[in-house]
Amino acid sequence: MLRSAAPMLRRGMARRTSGRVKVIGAASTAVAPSSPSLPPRRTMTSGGGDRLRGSSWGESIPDEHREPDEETEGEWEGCYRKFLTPISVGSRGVEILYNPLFNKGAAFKGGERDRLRFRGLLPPRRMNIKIQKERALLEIRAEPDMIRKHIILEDIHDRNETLYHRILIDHMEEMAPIIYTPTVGQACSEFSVLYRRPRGMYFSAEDRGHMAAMVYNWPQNDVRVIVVTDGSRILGLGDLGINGMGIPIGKLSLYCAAGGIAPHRVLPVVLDVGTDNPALLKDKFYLGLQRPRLQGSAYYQVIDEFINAAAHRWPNVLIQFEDFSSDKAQTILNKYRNEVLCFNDDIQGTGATSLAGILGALRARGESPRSLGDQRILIVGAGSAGMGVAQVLYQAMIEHGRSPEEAKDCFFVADERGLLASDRLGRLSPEQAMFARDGDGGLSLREIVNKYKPTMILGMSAVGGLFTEDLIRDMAKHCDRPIIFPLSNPTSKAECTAEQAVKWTDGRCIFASGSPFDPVEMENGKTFYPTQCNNMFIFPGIGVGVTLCGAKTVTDRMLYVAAEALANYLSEEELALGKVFPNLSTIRDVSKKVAVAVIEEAIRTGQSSKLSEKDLRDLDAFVQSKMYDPIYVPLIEKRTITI
Ligand SMILES: NC(=O)c1ccc[n+]([C@@H]2O[C@H](COP(=O)([O-])OP(=O)(O)OC[C@H]3O[C@@H](n4cnc5c(N)ncnc54)[C@H](O)[C@@H]3O)[C@@H](O)[C@H]2O)c1
Ligand SMILES: O=C(O)C[C@H](O)C(=O)O
Ligand SMILES: [Mg+2]
Repeated sequence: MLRSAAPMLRRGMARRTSGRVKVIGAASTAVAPSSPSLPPRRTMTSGGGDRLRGSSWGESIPDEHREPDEETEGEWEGCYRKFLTPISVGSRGVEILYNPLFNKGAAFKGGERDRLRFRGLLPPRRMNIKIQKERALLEIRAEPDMIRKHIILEDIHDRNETLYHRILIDHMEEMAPIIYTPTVGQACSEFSVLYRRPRGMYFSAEDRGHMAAMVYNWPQNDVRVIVVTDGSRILGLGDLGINGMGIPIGKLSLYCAAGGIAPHRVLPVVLDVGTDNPALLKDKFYLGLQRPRLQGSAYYQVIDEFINAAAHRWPNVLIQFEDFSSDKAQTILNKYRNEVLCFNDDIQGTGATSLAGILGALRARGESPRSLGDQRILIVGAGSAGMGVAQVLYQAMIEHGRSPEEAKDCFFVADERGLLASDRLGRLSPEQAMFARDGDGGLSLREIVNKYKPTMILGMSAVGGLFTEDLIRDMAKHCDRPIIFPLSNPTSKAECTAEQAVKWTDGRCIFASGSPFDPVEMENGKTFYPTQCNNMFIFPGIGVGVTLCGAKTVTDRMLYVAAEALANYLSEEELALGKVFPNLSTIRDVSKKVAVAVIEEAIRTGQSSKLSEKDLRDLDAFVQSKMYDPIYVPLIEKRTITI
């Protein structure tokens, strides 16, 4: 039985505006939070916008052409939506079955099996994506071990990208910790041993002089986003060399699922400049170059050659720098930020995300965003993340009318040698020096807390357990609702756990962490809901925004408006539960709002070369229409017809 899904969608899909939850029409493609009383969410997008090899993936289709409701249809009907422009593929037979971008496994229809010449190469029974997803979920959920779940999901990624992204989108809260932080940390640590199939590109020190040609080995002409690491600081786990590849892969999975960039448009990259990790240098299974890291100009030449090669082949590509060690990260960003479309996620993405979380926390305290400039902010860890956050918060204070001096005075930045102050000026980076205090150099964390009574403490030290009971109890003495953000990843590096923060502050803290924590049952019987302060709330939307509008650079102000959009997304209901970030299940809608804010900022500064009059009329609908939606699109064989 076939019938339109539109009425169900009208009932079931929700999105927020200005912190409120609203029911919206089926025309929206937003992914709304699932609810046990509602039918499974469907996202409604379709053919035309997101083109692959001359055919389509993406854009909105009118209601009357929507796919039949999978709930009520036969088990192999509805594998496709009606009226989707087919994708023409340059291959046939087994080649398609082994191409994860095109493979649909048992969901290939009969006609397609004939057309593409693989009838007989698959078991006869056909299934739709819903049944395939159900089967995958059974397998994932039956496995208690997070890394084994990760392997199962990444195997699906390697076989069938459509199914993989469908699973991520429909079950984001459950899947994000498996494919991303924290499990991706373990996946990176074991990358060489777990390695199965190639994904992404590796440019090594031995490829110098060849990179401009090597980029043409990548089969896609329209790459929009590259996430690149040199593996030198993978989460808080240090130098993992090429094993860090798991990070660009995980980030780009979120670009696709949470941001709506189509999978053929993303490229994970590792620059293998060696490793200084002694264990990897002698590990017989390690897949990277077993030599010390390049240093100085030799190192920067590799970076330069790669960036030039990538920007030459894909002139509009966004390059996201990820997990570069702090001694190089800012230099690289400063060098390229005005030359190519790029940003550093750990510096700028984390800054914007933390600002959003802090604005949410101020709202939870009943304070206005302007009160940011009244805070005393203790930042623990003066690496790229810590200094990136300090910079963005500082800019936000200036934006809200504080003078540079007033703004700087709000900050207390500490590393393992204590409070950063002018006595260390010669040994501090320019970013650190900007926040060095005039006196009290070397004060310990407890001394800072007891002398300056900070209202918030943000951990980016990569030292698990650094926020001790004494420290947090002291903070809670001086502050009614202390803001406690242990942002280091993965979980083992978190400066404290949610449970500890709640216990040591008698439930008064406002808490968010880099890696997820489970809800905490408090002594008064209430439940405390920790939220995740992770740059995943920002980078997909930035990427979608700048690539859709044709921006040439990622500006600081784009990051600021992105943070505001994220902060505004937080609903009153979430705030009431103590959350300072939206539920992960809404991340696709969050990314859309972030993208719209970024595009508006690009328009304001004349950086929106790609947008037409029609696009500008309704930016929300425009972004929505361009978001990749993992559905099975009919395939046809590409042929050259000669008469
Ligand atoms: N939640 C997020 O979205 C997010 C984003 C980026 C980075 N991070 C996390 O932040 C952490 C730091 O990242 P980074 O790139 O800045 O790394 P980094 O290694 O450059 O910085 C760590 C900083 O902590 C300082 N430090 C070390 N031991 C300390 C101690 N005992 N007391 C105080 N300070 C100490 C170091 O001197 C350094 O300044 C990592 O764990 C990373 O995973 C989280
Ligand atoms: O990767 C993450 O989870 C966040 C951040 O980019 C980090 O380096 O920790
Ligand atoms: Mg990172």
